[in-house]
Parts: sequence; C-alpha cells; structure tokens
Amino acid sequence: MPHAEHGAVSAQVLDRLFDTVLARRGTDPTLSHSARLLARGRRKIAQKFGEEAVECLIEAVAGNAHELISESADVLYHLIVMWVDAGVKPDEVWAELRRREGTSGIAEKASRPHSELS
Ligand SMILES: N=c1c2ncn([C@@H]3O[C@H](COP(=O)(O)OP(=O)(O)OP(=O)(O)O)[C@@H](O)[C@H]3O)c2ncn1[C@@H]1O[C@H](COP(=O)(O)O)[C@@H](O)[C@H]1O
Repeated sequence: MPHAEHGAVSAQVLDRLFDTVLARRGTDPTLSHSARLLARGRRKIAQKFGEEAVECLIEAVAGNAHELISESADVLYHLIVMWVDAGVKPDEVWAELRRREGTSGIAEKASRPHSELS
C-alpha cells in the first residue's frame, strides 16, 4: 500500500488491523505476536492492554506528543486483540460511536437514571 501522507490514512486501518489479528488467531505463535498474545489468554491480553494504556497516559501527562502517537497505536492494537478474544466486531463499536453522535456527553449523563449517576 503506498505510504499515505500523515493524516491521509483513514480509520479503515483499524478494520484491516482487526482482520489481520483475527486471521492470526490459532497460527504459529513463534511467527505472530498476535497469535502468541491470543494464545496467552484473556487475562494476559487484558494485562497488556492495561500496560499500554498506562504507557499512553504517562506520555500524555508528560506532554510528549510524538511518544503519545506511538503509545496510542499500541493501545489500539491491544484493544483490537481484546476484541478478537472477546468476539467483538469493529462494526459494533463503530455503530455505538455513531449512535452517540450529536448527543452531548453532558446531556447523555444527565439523562441517565439516578442510580447510574454515581
Ligand atoms: N500493530 C501491531 C503492534 N503494536 C505493538 N505490537 C507488538 O506488541 C509487543 C509489545 O511489546 P511487549 O514487550 O509489551 O509485549 P510482550 O512481548 O507480549 O510482553 P511480555 O511477554 O514481555 O510481557 C511488541 O512485540 C510489538 O511489536 C504489535 N504487533 C503487531 N501489530 C500489527 O499486527 C500485525 C500482525 O502482527 P503479527 O501478529 O506479529 O503477525 C502487524 O503487521 C501490525 O500491523
């Protein structure tokens, strides 16, 4: 794929990454990091996602935009591995984000039943 100028790559890269990780499931873990991580199981997958999320916030708090870009990619990759493990499809997440469009987060929270506001 020709290298797109920064910013020209669409979010479809996430759909392609999901398809790639899904295809790696059950393959040789010595040849695929995704296969290795999926074979390590749900708790390890969750642990690695958490680690990457913490590395992401550390760079954000430090104001390191360049490192935050890289760590953000790590978080998205590990999130997608978690989706594959859990049987979540990207379209389900995109549909939820689409559903939220046009509704303020303030209004959304105010509309919740009182029991859910804590
Ligand atoms: N986007 C990624 C991606 N981001 C991060 N990583 C890997 O995630 C690992 C993070 O390093 P860590 O030491 O935290 O991981 P680890 O070795 O599991 O950790 P420990 O065993 O030390 O606990 C590194 O090996 C990174 O290369 C990724 N590995 C793969 N992809 C994508 O997935 C595709 C398929 O990769 P394979 O599954 O390896 O074929 C690749 O072409 C990429 O597009």
